[in-house]
Amino acid sequence: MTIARALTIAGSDSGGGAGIQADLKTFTVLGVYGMSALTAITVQNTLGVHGIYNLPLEAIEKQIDAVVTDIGVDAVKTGMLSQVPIIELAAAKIRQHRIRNLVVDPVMVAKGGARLLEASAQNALIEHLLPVAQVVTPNLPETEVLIEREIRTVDDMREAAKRILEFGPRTVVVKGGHLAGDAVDIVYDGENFYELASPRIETRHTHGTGCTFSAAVTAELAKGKNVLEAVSVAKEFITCAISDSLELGGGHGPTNHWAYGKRKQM
Ligand SMILES: Nc1ncnc2c1ncn2[C@@H]1O[C@H](COP(=O)(O)OP(=O)(O)O)[C@@H](O)[C@H]1O
Ligand SMILES: Cc1ncc(COP(=O)(O)OP(=O)(O)O)c(N)n1
Repeated sequence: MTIARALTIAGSDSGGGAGIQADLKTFTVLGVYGMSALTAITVQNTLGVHGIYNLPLEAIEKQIDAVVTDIGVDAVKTGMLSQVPIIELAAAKIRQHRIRNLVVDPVMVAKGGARLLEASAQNALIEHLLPVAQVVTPNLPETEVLIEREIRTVDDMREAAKRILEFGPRTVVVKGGHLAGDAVDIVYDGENFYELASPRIETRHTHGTGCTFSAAVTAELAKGKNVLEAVSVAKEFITCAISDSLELGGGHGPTNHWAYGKRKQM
């Protein structure tokens, strides 16, 4: 039996809704063997981010090398890479290990407002990581930082996707979770635009939606799906996860990573 393998290079969310924890749960539900290279430990719950501890570069590098050279990877995603040297290291490792299936979630600020990427590191994402990405999945605030322009409409999202593609990724998914109305994501592969749309679900439990979406894309690429198939499954996965809310914690709770699997069994 062939086992699809995926690696997440990201931060830990002690609350379990975002970061490494969301990625590994998503990989598992989608039938993919998950591995992790931790970049930082965050002290986090549904009320917010209460502490950030970056890990030494050596520890990050050794985790990546250990799993890639022994177990192997079919796809990789990056999440929270909070400083320039961590971004440079991740990009160098992607090049060294010749990883083509790379999904970059350009994590910058958590929904509660805490910075997970130092402002001085934003350009490093553009310079080092986007050129080696198969797919990049910015939300609207991240998109605005990347193109230095405000986004108000779905047409603005399309224009933004075109500009981000010029930084080097092969496909751009501009996520519309922060726009009013239906949750519309725009996919652009340099030739065609595609829309992934779902009705907006009224809930405050959306912690970790971006991590979960990009992890689902990664899992499907690891299984050999093409990018369009992968983002379509990811959209279905996150829509199930948001709509079947767990109601945990006193603040912005996590999504339900089991929901997609349960729906598929019915
Ligand atoms: N309230 C919602 N209802 C339905 N889908 C949503 C909702 N919020 C976010 N999404 C979807 O979740 C995914 C993550 O989007 P977004 O929230 O923009 O990312 P992030 O968590 O990085 O800010 C996208 O597919 C988006 O359309
Ligand atoms: C450790 C860690 N990584 C990433 C995030 C951001 O996750 P995201 O999916 O964008 O969801 P919100 O935090 O914005 O709800 C995080 N919080 N922690």
